[in-house]
Amino acid sequence: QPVALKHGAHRVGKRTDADMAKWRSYGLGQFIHWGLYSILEGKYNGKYYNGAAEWIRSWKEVPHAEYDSLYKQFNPENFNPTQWAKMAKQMGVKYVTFTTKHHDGFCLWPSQYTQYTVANSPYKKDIVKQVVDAYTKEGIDVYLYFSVMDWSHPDWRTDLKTKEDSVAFDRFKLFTKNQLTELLKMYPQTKGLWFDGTWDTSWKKSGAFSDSLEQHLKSLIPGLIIGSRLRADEFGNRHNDANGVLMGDYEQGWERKIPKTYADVHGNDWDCVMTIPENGWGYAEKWLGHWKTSYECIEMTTQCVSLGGNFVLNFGPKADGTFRPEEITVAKEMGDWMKVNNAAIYDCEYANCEKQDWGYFTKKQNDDKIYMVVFNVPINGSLKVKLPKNTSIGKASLLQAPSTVLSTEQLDYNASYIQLPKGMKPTSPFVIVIDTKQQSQVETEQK
Ligand SMILES: C[C@@H]1N[C@@H](c2cn(-c3ccccc3)nn2)[C@H](O)[C@@H]1O
Repeated sequence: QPVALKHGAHRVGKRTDADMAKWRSYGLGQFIHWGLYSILEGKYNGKYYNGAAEWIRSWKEVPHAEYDSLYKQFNPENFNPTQWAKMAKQMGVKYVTFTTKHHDGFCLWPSQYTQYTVANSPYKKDIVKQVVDAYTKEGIDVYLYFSVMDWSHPDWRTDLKTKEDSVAFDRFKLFTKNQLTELLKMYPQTKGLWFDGTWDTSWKKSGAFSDSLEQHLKSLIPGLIIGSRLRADEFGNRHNDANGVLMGDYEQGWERKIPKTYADVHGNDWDCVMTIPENGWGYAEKWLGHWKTSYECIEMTTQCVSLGGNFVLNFGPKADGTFRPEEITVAKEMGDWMKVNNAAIYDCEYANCEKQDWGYFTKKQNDDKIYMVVFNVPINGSLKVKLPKNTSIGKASLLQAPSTVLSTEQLDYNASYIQLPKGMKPTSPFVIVIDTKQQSQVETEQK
């Protein structure tokens, strides 16, 4: 029996408008985390912080007053937003999500609601505007990351235990609404907002406010895209309301993890946001754990698109605005691959097939074309391909060499063998395009 909700989901199922269709077509995005934490580089007084570098203010070794005065040193002389946008263009990303304000509360735009902004740093200039303009000029859509949790604000509360807490948090909610309103008015090219820092009890108790805030923001920019991290319903449920319906235009639950099967995404639109190191979004001199290679990032991109989502890879520029060599390499190598194979990523969706030994299926939206993105070739050089029910392979060819038709043999009612050309020794992931035939066609031919 559904629960009557005033501040739960206002829509069941995916958005069907053109703005959301554009979001759904992206496939690959870039996240950028840049701020005062980039100055400390994940270390303090010669000791290395073993958490995410952008969380270093929460490390007991770092006095808050000292962290909060870092803005007096923020002066990225080498910041070149055009270079950032061109690197992103070459990488093949269709959208960027940029940190306007992270948990520390420092604003990379000249907010009129606080002094704790780039306007009062030696750099002075509006960084958000430069990023929005440069990426928009390159044809890359801009989304703004905004942390509700703000460690620098005296009225921030993690819970509302006393009357005083509630009075302070009411001021904080107004401050939040004012900052978001000014962001959308100052940067009207913004296509969406990526919220973070909304897991605390204070926000879970503010479901009605989060609902009215979302509606207010969407009234400023019709079509604005906001994920499931913003809202809570009136019972404190986040992401899914008390009836299990997603609140928001897409699911934002996949942070540094990827769904295994299509069932895991519950028919929602969704994004996966990912770090190149094992963890850590802001610049760190020493990256934590394993650093993903470009092929791993290409595989993650393909995995997300094959399950109907977008893959958003994070870059953490240094305090001076330059990128570290490892990130430049990943962007370049992913871009080289995307240049040849992007047909299997852009405007693609779930092909009604799960991952197989050789790799992933993607399907072109509004078209029957199916792509097989191959990461593992068996020693015998032939791929066993299980197809959706009543579907068989009409023709299989190489995306990068369409005249190379691959021989296919029916294996059983809905599986085939695809034989790779004898001399083919792939050294990087490649794409096979298959034109499918529906079973009814096949039966007719057999008669
Ligand atoms: C997109 C990423 N989200 C931020 C984050 C994640 N978390 C977090 C909080 C509680 C449990 C696990 C992770 N805290 N902050 C990271 O700092 C980065 O901005």
